[in-house]
Amino acid sequence: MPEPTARIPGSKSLTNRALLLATAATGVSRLRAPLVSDDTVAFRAAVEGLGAQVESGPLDAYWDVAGIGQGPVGPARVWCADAGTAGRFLPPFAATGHGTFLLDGSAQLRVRPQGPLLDALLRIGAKASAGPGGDLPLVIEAGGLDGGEVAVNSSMSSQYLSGLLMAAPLMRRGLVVRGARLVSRPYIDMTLSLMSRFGARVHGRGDGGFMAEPGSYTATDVAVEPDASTASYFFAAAAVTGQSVTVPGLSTDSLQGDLRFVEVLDQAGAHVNVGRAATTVTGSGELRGGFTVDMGEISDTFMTLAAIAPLADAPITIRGIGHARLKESDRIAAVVANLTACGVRTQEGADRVTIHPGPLRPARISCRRDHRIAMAFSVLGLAVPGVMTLDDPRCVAKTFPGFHNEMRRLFTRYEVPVGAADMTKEHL
Ligand SMILES: O=C(O)C1=C[C@@H](OP(=O)(O)O)[C@@H](O)[C@H](O)C1
Ligand SMILES: C=C(OP(=O)(O)O)C(=O)O
Repeated sequence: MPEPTARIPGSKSLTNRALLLATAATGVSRLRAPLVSDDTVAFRAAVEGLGAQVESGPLDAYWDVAGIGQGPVGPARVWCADAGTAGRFLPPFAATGHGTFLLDGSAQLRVRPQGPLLDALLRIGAKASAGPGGDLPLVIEAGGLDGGEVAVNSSMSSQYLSGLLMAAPLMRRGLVVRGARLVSRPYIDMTLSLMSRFGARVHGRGDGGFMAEPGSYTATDVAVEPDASTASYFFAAAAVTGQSVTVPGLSTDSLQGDLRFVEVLDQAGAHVNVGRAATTVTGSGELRGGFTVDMGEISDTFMTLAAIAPLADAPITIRGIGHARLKESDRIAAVVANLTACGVRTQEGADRVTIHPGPLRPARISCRRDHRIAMAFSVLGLAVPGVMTLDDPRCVAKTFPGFHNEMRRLFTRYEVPVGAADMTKEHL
């Protein structure tokens, strides 16, 4: 019996928030067990370019971040790579500084919407110009921000509101900000919690908005939890294989909404225990379907459920996930296309998908450079060996470069889903 404790790397969302807040803070913050992956390495390089000094402990056990204690001083070019968190958190921070900032990202990030963030920044006095649609690349001529009161359309992403909130204490008058039609709410709670840890004074208001007082951030230590979205693949793998997987460090105190994915697995018949120190999922080997679930607040995990849904005993409908079309890929379309290629019947709506059970036929999964499509379908590949291969197994590096190795370590029958032709290219 393989050792059932999964080694899940740190949370991307916690690592990148802590990097930003530590950069804005006075003093040296220690980030313990940060995630080391494409998104966080890019974010780290970006804050170093904005003046933070970051030193790694042995084996990246921690990162020490010496902050600048204020908004950044330009000129600086900020490369956001593929990271939505960088593209949405760094512009408001840059706008609180002084000088010229050019923010840009990969072709994949450039097509992701930024317009609502730019609109809100302009309304609180930022001088900024952007590419078509208000998207990246973005040039900011920063001269500090007064702040005041603003609403940001948050129906496409919560990241605009998180970015504005984290920059708010550095604004001369602070900020009263409301996220209109907010999706992904748990990420806002994570933002507020980390801001408080770095000494900000931020309060919820009765009208659903937030008030951040002007002030400064103070360095602190942050222990980064394992990434709950990443853990979802291992929990789902437990559910479909009948094995047990424990993730230490994901507990009832978690700041990550995506841990609620285990409640969905519970609904599908797995045994779930979220404890004070760890979370364990034990599968029955069978998946119960016949339910509809709203995954709008935990949409990074909807593909994990969608990919294993064909193995259930009845259809599963996932709704509330329209904004998942605006991520690394159009994730509803990607799930439908790949399940269809596997011979699975689906029904697609603007913000929902229904997946019917049925036999699978061999297919090559088109990952669309989306780490979560690759990881979700790898779980299906584990449950039904030999059926599918991935066209881009390495794209998992956005959040978990060691994903396939960890799957192989925990599940002896896991075969890295690479076609024979790709093996010769040493794909992994
Ligand atoms: O704030 C964050 O760290 C994140 C918010 C979510 O995005 P949306 O708010 O765009 O749904 C999530 O999908 C992303 O992976 C990380
Ligand atoms: C949507 C995601 O990433 P981001 O928006 O941070 O690029 C994700 O990791 O699934």
